[in-house]
Amino acid sequence: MKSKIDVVKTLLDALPFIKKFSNEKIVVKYGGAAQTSAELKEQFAQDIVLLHLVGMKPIIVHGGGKSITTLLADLGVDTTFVDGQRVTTKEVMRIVEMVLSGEINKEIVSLLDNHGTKAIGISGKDGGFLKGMPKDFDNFGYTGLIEDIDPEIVDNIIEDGAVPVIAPIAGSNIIGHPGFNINADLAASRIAVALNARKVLFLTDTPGVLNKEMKLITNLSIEQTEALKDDGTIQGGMVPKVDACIEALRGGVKKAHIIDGRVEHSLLLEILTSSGVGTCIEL
Ligand SMILES: Nc1ncnc2c1ncn2[C@@H]1O[C@H](COP(=O)(O)OP(=O)(O)O)[C@@H](O)[C@H]1O
Ligand SMILES: CC(=O)N[C@@H](CCC(=O)OP(=O)(O)O)C(=O)O
Repeated sequence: MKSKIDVVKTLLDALPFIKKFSNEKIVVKYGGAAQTSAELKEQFAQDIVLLHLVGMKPIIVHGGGKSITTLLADLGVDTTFVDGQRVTTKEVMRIVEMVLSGEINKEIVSLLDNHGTKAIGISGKDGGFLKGMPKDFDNFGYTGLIEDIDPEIVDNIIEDGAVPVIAPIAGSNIIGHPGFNINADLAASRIAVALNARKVLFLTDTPGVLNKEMKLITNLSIEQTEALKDDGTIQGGMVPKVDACIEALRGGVKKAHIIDGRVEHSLLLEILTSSGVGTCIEL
C-alpha cells in the first residue's frame, strides 16, 4: 500500500504537467475500439473530469465504428471499409447518425455529467460547426471530408466551463442532404488544428503503432511514419489515425499520441507523468 508521503509525491510529480497544460486545449479522440467495457468508460470519464478540474480544456471527439458495424449487422445491412474508411450509402448514413449522435454521444455526456463535469454533446451539424464534402462519392457515398470548420460553437461551450463532446458527422449546405460520415480520427485532427489545440491524443485498442515484430514504437517522426505506411507496416484503421496525427502536426499541434485505451487511466498516464504511454509522433 502507498504511504501518505508517496501519495503526496505522486501529486507533486504531476505538478509540472498541470502547469504546462493548464488552460491549453487538448483534443482526445475516443475510439470505438477503446469503448468496450463499462469500467473503461468510467475510468475515461474520471480522467477527463480530473484534467478539466485542474484547468485543462479537454475536447472529446468520439468514434463508434464497432457499434455502427454491430447495429448494421443486426439489421442485415452489409458494410465495407476501404483503407480504414467505411463506404456510406444513404441507408448506412442513417444508422451512423443514430449510433454516433443518438447513442454514443449522449452516453459520454451522461458519464461526464455523472462524474460531476458539465458536458455538451454536439455533432458537426450543430451550430454550423463542420461542413463536409464527399471524399469520393462514386466509391464512398456519404463518407466525407471536412470542407469548413466554424469553431465558435465549441469555443462557446469551453467558455461556458463545459467539456465539448463531438460526434464526427458533418453537415452540408444543400437542403435535405443527409450529411457526411467523417472518420473520427480525421475529424479530431482537423478540429485540433482549427481550435489551436496543444495536443491531440488517440485512444485505441493497441498499445500504439507496432512494428513488423508487433513491438511498440514509442517515438516517430512524420518521415518515419510515412515510411511505415509505404512498407505496409501500418494498415487498416491505423492508416487514418497516423494520417490524422500528421495533419495535426503540420497544422501546428505540438504533439500527437496514439495510446492504448484498454489500459486503465492511460490518458492520465500520458498527460500527467513523465513516463508516457503509446506512440508519440512529432515534427
Ligand atoms: N502497425 C500497426 N500498429 C498498430 N495497429 C495497427 C497497425 N496496422 C494496423 N493496425 C490496426 O489498427 C487498429 C486500430 O484502428 P481502429 O480499429 O480503426 O481503431 P479505433 O476504433 O480506435 O479508431 C488496430 O486494432 C490494428 O488492428
Ligand atoms: C468514414 C468512417 O469510416 N467513419 C467512421 C465513423 C466512426 C469512427 O471513426 O469510429 P472509430 O474511431 O471507432 O473507428 C465509421 O463509419 O465507422
